[in-house]
Amino acid sequence: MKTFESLFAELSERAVTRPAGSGTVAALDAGVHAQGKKVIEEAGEVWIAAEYQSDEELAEEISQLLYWVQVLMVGRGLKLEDVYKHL
Ligand SMILES: N=c1c2ncn([C@@H]3O[C@H](COP(=O)(O)OP(=O)(O)OP(=O)(O)O)[C@@H](O)[C@H]3O)c2ncn1[C@@H]1O[C@H](COP(=O)(O)O)[C@@H](O)[C@H]1O
Repeated sequence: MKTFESLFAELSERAVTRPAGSGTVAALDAGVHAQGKKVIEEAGEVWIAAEYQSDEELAEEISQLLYWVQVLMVGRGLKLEDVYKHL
């Protein structure tokens, strides 16, 4: 099963190798403004799911929020350790 760390490694690799058809490459190229909007959008969907939807739907929305936070991190050049040191 994919983990937060393994997804981050995968996205970091996409940023370097830039494979054709990668949504992550497109998201990185779209820039921080577009990435930030997705973070807000997915955070809102997490909130709505937590209020009104099933555990499975909530888990899926959370996974998408984690993905977009990671895209933002990779775009800004942050490493996991940069965040973990604040936990
Ligand atoms: N985990 C994810 C992931 N979570 C979310 N997303 C993206 O975030 C979007 C979620 O947005 P929405 O909820 O609005 O769903 P949507 O309506 O289908 O999307 P939009 O119309 O809003 O773009 C999805 O459509 C995906 O584009 C993800 N895209 C990729 N991954 C993983 O990232 C890795 C690299 O992916 P690629 O770069 O595409 O190869 C792979 O392991 C993928 O499984």
